[in-house]
Amino acid sequence: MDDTLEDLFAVIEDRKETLPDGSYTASLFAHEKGENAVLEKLGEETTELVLAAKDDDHDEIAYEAADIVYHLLVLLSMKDMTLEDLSEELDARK
Ligand SMILES: N=c1c2ncn([C@@H]3O[C@H](COP(=O)(O)OP(=O)(O)OP(=O)(O)O)[C@@H](O)[C@H]3O)c2ncn1[C@@H]1O[C@H](COP(=O)(O)O)[C@@H](O)[C@H]1O
Repeated sequence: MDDTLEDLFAVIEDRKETLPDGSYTASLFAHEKGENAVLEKLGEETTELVLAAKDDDHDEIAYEAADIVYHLLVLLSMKDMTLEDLSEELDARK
């Protein structure tokens, strides 16, 4: 799981740097309202996750949770934060 998150975060950082055509991630960094789009997605997907959990729909829970994690990592990158910032906070709670 750690590798999956690290690999995904590395792709997100690369998209931020290179802004390739056709990349959804790059479009979030390139557009003036990209941050709003990410925040809106996080809100929508959280609601969808809650509904999936109420339905006990495990496939949908995994799908919505993955959407949230991806957009959360994009948000961290937008704020020039890293996965280490998240790890440090989680570790501090142990
Ligand atoms: N994990 C993701 C990822 N999750 C979601 N999305 C995009 O986020 C957008 C919104 O996702 P949603 O699930 O909300 O889309 P939706 O169809 O409206 O779904 P619902 O609202 O109904 O849940 C869609 O365009 C998705 O393609 C993602 N886009 C990219 N990634 C990762 O980022 C990598 C780089 O992608 P590009 O930047 O597009 O090259 C990919 O290889 C993936 O690993």
